[in-house]
Amino acid sequence: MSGPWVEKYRPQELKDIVGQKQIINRLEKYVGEESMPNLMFTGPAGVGKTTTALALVKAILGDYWRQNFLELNASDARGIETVRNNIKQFCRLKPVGAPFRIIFLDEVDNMTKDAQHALRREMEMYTKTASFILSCNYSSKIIDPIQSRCAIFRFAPIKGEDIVERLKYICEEEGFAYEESGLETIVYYAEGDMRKAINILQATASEGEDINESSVYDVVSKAKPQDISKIVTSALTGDFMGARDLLRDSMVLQGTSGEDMVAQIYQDVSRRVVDGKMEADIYIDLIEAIADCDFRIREGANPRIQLEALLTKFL
Ligand SMILES: Nc1ncnc2c1ncn2[C@@H]1O[C@H](COP(=O)(O)OP(=O)(O)OP(=O)(O)O)[C@@H](O)[C@H]1O
Repeated sequence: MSGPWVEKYRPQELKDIVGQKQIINRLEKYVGEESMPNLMFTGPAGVGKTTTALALVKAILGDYWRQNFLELNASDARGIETVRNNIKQFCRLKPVGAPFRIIFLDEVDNMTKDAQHALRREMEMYTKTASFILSCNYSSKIIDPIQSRCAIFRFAPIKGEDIVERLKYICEEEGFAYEESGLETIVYYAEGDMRKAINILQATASEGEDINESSVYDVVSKAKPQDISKIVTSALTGDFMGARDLLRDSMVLQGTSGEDMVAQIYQDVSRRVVDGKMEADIYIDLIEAIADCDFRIREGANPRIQLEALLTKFL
């Protein structure tokens, strides 16, 4: 099995990008006009921001895209000075065979505010010859003067049905048999992240197995949805010790991390409300407790203790 499938199956053209239809339609207009403003792509990981940027660059700069394109990781450990020097060197040269040059900066939300102000000055300096595409997970972490200089595109998590369709296509290309329930299981764990979905698919396939529920569980170090459901049901029905034992089994035997566990409990509880199996006022109380637990775990508190404390709130 050669190379990562996320690269092998990265769409090369805008039309092949899954979901994100409105964004692609807007971007295709820029291609038609052969010009574009500075752009900001925001949204969760693995939903196509980098892929879209690369496809757009190739479409708009044509055959000369390589000569006129610079890709930088803004949170690069080498710091803003290197980033600025790279931008300066690149922008000083005239565009070759294209009307302008494009700089793609990934993870801009990891830059300090000072670095963002420096970036803004670079953006102002080269407005005539270069356009920027900035990518970030949270636009709220970007200073206003940069936001106001960009057309903002908000990428959404990829819908389950679109992920399933893409995974089927890859299975067929690679010659792997799959069961629908196996693909649905991948969707559950991927949480709208296409990169994660394809990586789980490849990991499962590399075990030499067909893609089914159990082969997917074997490669994902997360709890099974049924086990989470049992934990929540036990806790809600007053069996705290039972819920605690199941929690321990899942974390110790399956290696589920605290962050994943709290996210899966959240998914389970949310599904119960949507399915009408939990009253809204109970949900409202629980969601506050889940949010507290999530925050504490992310801040470094002991996950087992926090999760057990969370289960007591279900009683
Ligand atoms: N919308 C999509 N359509 C098809 N494939 C996708 C899509 N989004 C992501 N992928 C797959 O996932 C891989 C990673 O996507 P990409 O690098 O574009 O994510 P990203 O949104 O830029 O994430 P990050 O915020 O982590 O940089 C791609 O190489 C591709 O295989």
